[in-house]
Amino acid sequence: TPPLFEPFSLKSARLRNRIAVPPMCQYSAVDGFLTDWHPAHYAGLARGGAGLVIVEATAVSPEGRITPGCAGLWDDRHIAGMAAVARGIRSAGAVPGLQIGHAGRKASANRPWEGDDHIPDGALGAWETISPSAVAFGANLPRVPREMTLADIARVQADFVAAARRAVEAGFEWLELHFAHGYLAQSFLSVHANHRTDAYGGDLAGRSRFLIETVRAVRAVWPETFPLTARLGVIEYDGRDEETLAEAITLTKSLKAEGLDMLNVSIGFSTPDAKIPWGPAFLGPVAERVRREAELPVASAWGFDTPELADDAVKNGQLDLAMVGRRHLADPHWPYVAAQALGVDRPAWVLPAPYAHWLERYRPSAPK
Ligand SMILES: Cc1cc2c(cc1C)N(C[C@H](O)[C@H](O)[C@H](O)COP(=O)(O)O)c1[nH]c(=O)[nH]c(=O)c1N2
Ligand SMILES: CC(=O)[C@H]1CCCN(Cc2ccccc2)C1
Repeated sequence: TPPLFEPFSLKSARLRNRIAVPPMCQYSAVDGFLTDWHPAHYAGLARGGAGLVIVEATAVSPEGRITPGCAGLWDDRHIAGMAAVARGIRSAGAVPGLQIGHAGRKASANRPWEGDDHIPDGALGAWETISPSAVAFGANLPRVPREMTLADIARVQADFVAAARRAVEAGFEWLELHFAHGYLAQSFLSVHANHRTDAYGGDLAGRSRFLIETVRAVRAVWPETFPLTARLGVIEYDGRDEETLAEAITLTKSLKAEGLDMLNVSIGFSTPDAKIPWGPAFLGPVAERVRREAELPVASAWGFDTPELADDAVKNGQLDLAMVGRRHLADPHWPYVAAQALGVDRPAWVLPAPYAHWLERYRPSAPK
């Protein structure tokens, strides 16, 4: 069996293979409430055969959304829609995961295909943005956020905990904290965004405090047997990669000590001046370094999107889980395509029986 199709266990989670669908915003929610779009989208992905499907970045508070179309779990009324999605993923044989986060200074923005920029300050539909310091991201997100008070910090951490409790009630079995991509948690870690001189800024310990405290608080309410993971930007491609990576690995060890079960290795996206070396599976070596030095299972994404690239990354010890995003948008049954390409025995049975039975029997050349 190709390594990509070996099962994977983490705490009580049993994944049928090493393929994960990473969280991908659908920008289709209303006031945080999911619509008919979401259950269809997620069940379709899960039926494709991935071992784990992680539901998109879900805001822990209204101002924590990136756009007005983002999902939320800041109100108990959000649970029902999320429960339907979790059931759809579980019934297709995949582990239902959820990512929760706060967009920080990248909040109050238009959808990517509607500008991908801040809704102008004071315009209808805009809201106040908050961040560790009153420092704007820049470029398409120029609004200067309000510097968070210690009360804001405590409230947002409580929001993470409340959202985690709701995720349990909704039936999720895997939780990922969004600590990457220039959002709030990443902003506490990044010197590009965090200029605080109090306990939540300054040296690495100060800039790590929010993240460590949040993992500790969420771990206390998230069931011990379910994986608690975080997606962390470990590199910014801003000319200081060695330092950033060393700090990220130190932080990862601290998060492991707080009970984190796995790290989803990603990019910081904290500054518009990054020179990102886009390319096939380009984060592989970075993920391998984190996996080896922090001694924690890792997942990663960004171009592991051919069967061979995903399989190789698992085979050569870079990743424990390969996250395949955009290819799944193009083909929700990507795992079936990968199974065929990698020579898995009876590849059709990566799909549910109603599909597999006929795909296995049907031979395009000789109709039966
Ligand atoms: C439409 C869309 C929406 C999102 C994303 C991407 C895309 C394309 N990505 C990043 C995503 O999880 C993944 O890391 C990237 O797409 C890179 O992987 P691929 O190269 O697409 O396999 C993303 N990442 C994340 O941590 N939370 C999210 O909600 C989203 N939303
Ligand atoms: C919420 C989140 O983490 C997402 C939102 C959409 C853009 N994502 C980042 C991204 C950049 C370039 C290509 C694909 C994705 C981050």
